[in-house]
Amino acid sequence: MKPIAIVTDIEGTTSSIRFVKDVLFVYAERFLPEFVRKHKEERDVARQLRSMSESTGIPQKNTEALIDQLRLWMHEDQKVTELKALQGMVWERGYQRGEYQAHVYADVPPKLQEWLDEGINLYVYSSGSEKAQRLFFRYSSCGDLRLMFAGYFDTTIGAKQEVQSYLNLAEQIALPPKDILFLSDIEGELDAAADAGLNTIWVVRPQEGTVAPKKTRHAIVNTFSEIEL
Ligand SMILES: CSCCC(=O)C(=O)COP(=O)(O)O
Ligand SMILES: [Mg+2]
Repeated sequence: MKPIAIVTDIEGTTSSIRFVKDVLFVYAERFLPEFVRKHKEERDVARQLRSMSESTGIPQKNTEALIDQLRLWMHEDQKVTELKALQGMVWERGYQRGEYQAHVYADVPPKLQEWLDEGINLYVYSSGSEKAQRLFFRYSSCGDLRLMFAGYFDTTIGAKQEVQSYLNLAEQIALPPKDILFLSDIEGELDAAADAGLNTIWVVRPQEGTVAPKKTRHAIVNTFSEIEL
């Protein structure tokens, strides 16, 4: 049965892991410390630092300790909501200055358009913040794709390997889980989505050096072009 909505992951699914790790994460590591020092009193930054302070116990006034914590999370690629929100703010400057464009695999936009033409609603669910996701698709190597998506979900609905996050997502888009198809490159995310009742497809891109597993409960494709609904 055709899904009413399709939800896609970004890193490793619509886009290369290398771009995220070698360009975006490197840029954030370089500029996030000075960004936090400079903007720590501004509302959006202060809100993230307050939230970080509450969850870690680091006093909000101790900016350098908060920065060290952010550095550690970046080093460990932790998908912490406050880090992801701050990274999104830092990446904005790089996109606006044309320092990089977000990578999107060429097979993605035509398939998204085909699904839209069939009346399917498209959404993104990524560990990157909602702002980071919108920037990503605005400044993409395939042009401005922002309007293809009806909504963007980040870890404020829950972590991507937790079943409850997919139930929250389904509730927010007001659809039963069985009417939603979720695309990702990470088995743990697909398992959580399937346990919540969503349909799943594992996008295993050979360019990422990932090998398709022999046994899995998920359908597997190498590109979006291969997806038949
Ligand atoms: C929105 S671009 C940056 C993506 C990101 O920060 C990340 O951690 C990757 O997460 P995903 O859930 O897209 O694999
Ligand atoms: Mg991914």
